[in-house]
Amino acid sequence: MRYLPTGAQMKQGDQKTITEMGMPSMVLMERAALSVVEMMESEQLDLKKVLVVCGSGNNGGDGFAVARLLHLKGYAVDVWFVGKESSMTEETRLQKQIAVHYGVPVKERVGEDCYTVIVDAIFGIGLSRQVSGTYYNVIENLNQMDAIKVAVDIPSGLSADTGDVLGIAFAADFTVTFAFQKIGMLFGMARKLVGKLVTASIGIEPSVYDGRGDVCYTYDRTDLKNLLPARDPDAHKGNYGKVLLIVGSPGMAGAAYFSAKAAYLTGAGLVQIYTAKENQSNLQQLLPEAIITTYERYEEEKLKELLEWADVVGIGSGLSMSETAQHLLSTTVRCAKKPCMIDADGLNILSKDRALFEKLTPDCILTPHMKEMAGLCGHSVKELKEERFRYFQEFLGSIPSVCVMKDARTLVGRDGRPVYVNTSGNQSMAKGGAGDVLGGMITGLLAQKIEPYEAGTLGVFLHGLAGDAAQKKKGSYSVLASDILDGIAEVLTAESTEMILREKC
Ligand SMILES: NC(=O)C1=CN([C@@H]2O[C@H](COP(=O)(O)OP(=O)(O)OC[C@H]3O[C@@H](n4cnc5c(N)ncnc54)[C@H](O)[C@@H]3O)[C@@H](O)[C@H]2O)[C@@H](O)CC1
Ligand SMILES: [K+]
Repeated sequence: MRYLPTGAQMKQGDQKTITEMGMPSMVLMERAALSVVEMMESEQLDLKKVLVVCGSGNNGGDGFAVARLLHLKGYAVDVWFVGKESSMTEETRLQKQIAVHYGVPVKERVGEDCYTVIVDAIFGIGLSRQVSGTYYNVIENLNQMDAIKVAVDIPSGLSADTGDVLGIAFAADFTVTFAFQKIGMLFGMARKLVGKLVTASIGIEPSVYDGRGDVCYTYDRTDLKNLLPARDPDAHKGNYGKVLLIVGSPGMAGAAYFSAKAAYLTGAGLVQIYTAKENQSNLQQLLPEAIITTYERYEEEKLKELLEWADVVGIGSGLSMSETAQHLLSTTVRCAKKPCMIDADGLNILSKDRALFEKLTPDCILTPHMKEMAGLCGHSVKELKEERFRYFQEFLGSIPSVCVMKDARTLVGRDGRPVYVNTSGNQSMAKGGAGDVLGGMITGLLAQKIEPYEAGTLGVFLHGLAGDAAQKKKGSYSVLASDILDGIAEVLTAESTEMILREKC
């Protein structure tokens, strides 16, 4: 698990390390600078002539230290100080003095010199407003220079909170960020402007955020072994849960197939599909492992019987907005009393039926993509993209349930729990059926008695890993939902093989 702090949270992490651990700020700065130099050498950048551009904040202090370290290693380095003497922090003033004492040339302007590498240490996480005036011109100038570009902590001009460009931003080939990737680096233009990212450990430990519920986090592949439910050697299919999927209106057998197969592949014991009669023979051929039960019209008693049978329910994929679909959803939400994943048309119905919306319980997981989310929360997709965290948190505050807001970076949250930001997955997954697969996976995890919030975070993470496995085989254009299904098996096979090996050791 990795924390993804905002700029302000990172500053609190720095301060906590300095005041509570007693780590001097100058030592953190030295380690930060060392990590930048280490990256430049290990990437074998051409360090024939380096320009380090420093501002007056502590990011500039890192820059002065980088320049000194390079100078002491015998590289030709110039510092261009573009900040204001009067606004320098104590540490930066000291770093500047030290650099000067060691003979590093500090210039107030650069002429026609050619540099092989430019190091940007103008603004870090302390950037608090639009870049304008001289700073704007400097960054514009640097971007036009023909050299390898290295950003210290974050490219100057990028918001550490949102990834927005505040006026103008340094376009880096490499960024060395300290302690944690900042949340903004995952969104917007940041993904392009950060270049190759290295996260350097400088002595600020994850424990600085222990006990806080407000810092976002993500998973890495190494977390899987702690997240997946254990498989008991004495188990039978009943141990892994009975899934009821209420999916697929006439002609939408695909949605039913993808979600049911995904639930099975993720480990569910038994899957029953409740679908329109027209889908029966298709589904029986496509997925003989599933129990297929059908409806021609809404039958309350039959539905209640099925809800009674199930341990968990998934509803909505390809369901349509018909009257039958509305009855199916209404009865499920009101009567299920079991973990329930609601997707696609289920969400569209919910957004039009506020009385039903009020009946959501802590056992429900909603999985809207941005358009469905817009319908649910009353903000446009544009607004959601611009202030995704604000509106997501606001929405979580209005429901007792878990919400999975699907986008290139999917968020998972529940009121009172930290927001999970997904970092697995790739652009090849933007295809029809991918959402049905995710819904099935989350339902499959719920069936294995994983709590809804954890089923949401793990389901989204695994789904992305499955998409990454698919992309490796099919590239960025040709991945289909069925390839993501294959990816689930691939990821879980690799993981369970490792588990077996670990148990035998
Ligand atoms: N002990 C620490 O605090 C550590 C800090 N570190 C470095 O320090 C950075 C954070 O330092 P600071 O908080 O001093 O902030 P920055 O160095 O990011 O710069 C902020 C300075 O620029 C000014 N400013 C903000 N937006 C501006 C704008 N648009 N136009 C003009 N001026 C603007 C601010 O008033 C402030 O003086 C990190 O990114 C990291 O590089 C690292 O050395 C690790 C340890
Ligand atoms: K910077």
